[in-house]
Amino acid sequence: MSESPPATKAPVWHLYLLETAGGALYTGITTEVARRLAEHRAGRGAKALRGRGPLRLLHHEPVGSRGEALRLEAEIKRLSAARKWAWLAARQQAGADGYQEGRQGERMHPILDGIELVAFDLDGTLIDSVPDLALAVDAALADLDLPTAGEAKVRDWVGNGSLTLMERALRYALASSTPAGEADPSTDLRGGAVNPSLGATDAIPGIGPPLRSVPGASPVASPVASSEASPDSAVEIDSDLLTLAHAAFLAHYARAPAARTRLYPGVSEGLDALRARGMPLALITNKPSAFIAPILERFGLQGHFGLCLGGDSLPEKKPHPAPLLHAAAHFDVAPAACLMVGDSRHDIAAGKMAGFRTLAVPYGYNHGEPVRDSGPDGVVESLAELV
Ligand SMILES: O=C(O)COP(=O)(O)O
Ligand SMILES: [Mg+2]
Repeated sequence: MSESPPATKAPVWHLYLLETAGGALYTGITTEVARRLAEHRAGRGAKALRGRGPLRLLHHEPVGSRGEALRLEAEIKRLSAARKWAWLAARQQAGADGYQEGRQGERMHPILDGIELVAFDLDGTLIDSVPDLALAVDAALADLDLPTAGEAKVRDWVGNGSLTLMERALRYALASSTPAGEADPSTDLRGGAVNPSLGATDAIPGIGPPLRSVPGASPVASPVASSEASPDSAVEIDSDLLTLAHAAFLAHYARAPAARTRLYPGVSEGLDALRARGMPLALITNKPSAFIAPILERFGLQGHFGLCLGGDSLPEKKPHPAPLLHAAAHFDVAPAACLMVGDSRHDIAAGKMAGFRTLAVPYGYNHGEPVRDSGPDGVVESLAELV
């Protein structure tokens, strides 16, 4: 595994064929099928395709150098429409190598048979982000003069987005610092509890400074609604306190979202190989979307995903199927031809509800439970096994 951006190598050019709404065929070449398709769909690609959508991706396959791809493209463009359809049918019938096989003819993992879009979870699947998450959680707790939690605990709290993460952290910290119901109600969080150095959070657009004061916030007050599993559901959290703690977490995390985060072994290999075969890739995480780009950039992965969705991108997040269905529609791929890859029961549940095939990795975070218990369609120890 390499953590640094991959060394520059000659890009692989792909040939692709699209069908317009009117049934016309369009042949093109690109180094990134998903990106080019998105450009055509957004009207930023070929003029000939503007206003001719919805566009359907019929076929794509890796060819090789730009020269080789140009030659094959020219050959196909010379064919009549009927001959193009015949070429396509023959190509697909024969296995055509296409994206299901590498250029050397090696097969990909059988879980990918018939798959046209792969969606990846981020935390616990591509990256081990707990060291940085735990630092930010603990810094936010310390700002509130609460006991810190440490990596081992935070590991079991990740997976439902940052607000639930902080809610679990507060519940733990309040339970360990004060017996439930006996906190001093006069505790005033509007004083010096929040670290005054917080505030310089322009590093990540969309993440503001933490709230310095929340009227009426106190460690134990009115309950906040939460149905999610919690380490100690007996401790109730005031919603203003949660808002304050969450803002502090975001500010701390924004300063260093990937300083101690690592890619898991096999991630670069798996993603590079899928991309080299022209497979469209999506990223669907419950993490706030503002953190996605800086983290992907840190690992040189920003070009891999044709679509990235965070926990705040849509009204619903995993385990709701909405982000997955949104990705399938974005790429114009039927859910049954999509694969969701993740480390937690939320990924598998969302995948099943969306009608995706599901693949689990056992090395991530799943609230301390084996992800196999969620009944994924497959499990791989490393994403390098995909190819
Ligand atoms: O922020 C989280 O809860 C983690 O999100 P993810 O596992 O969906 O990437
Ligand atoms: Mg995850």
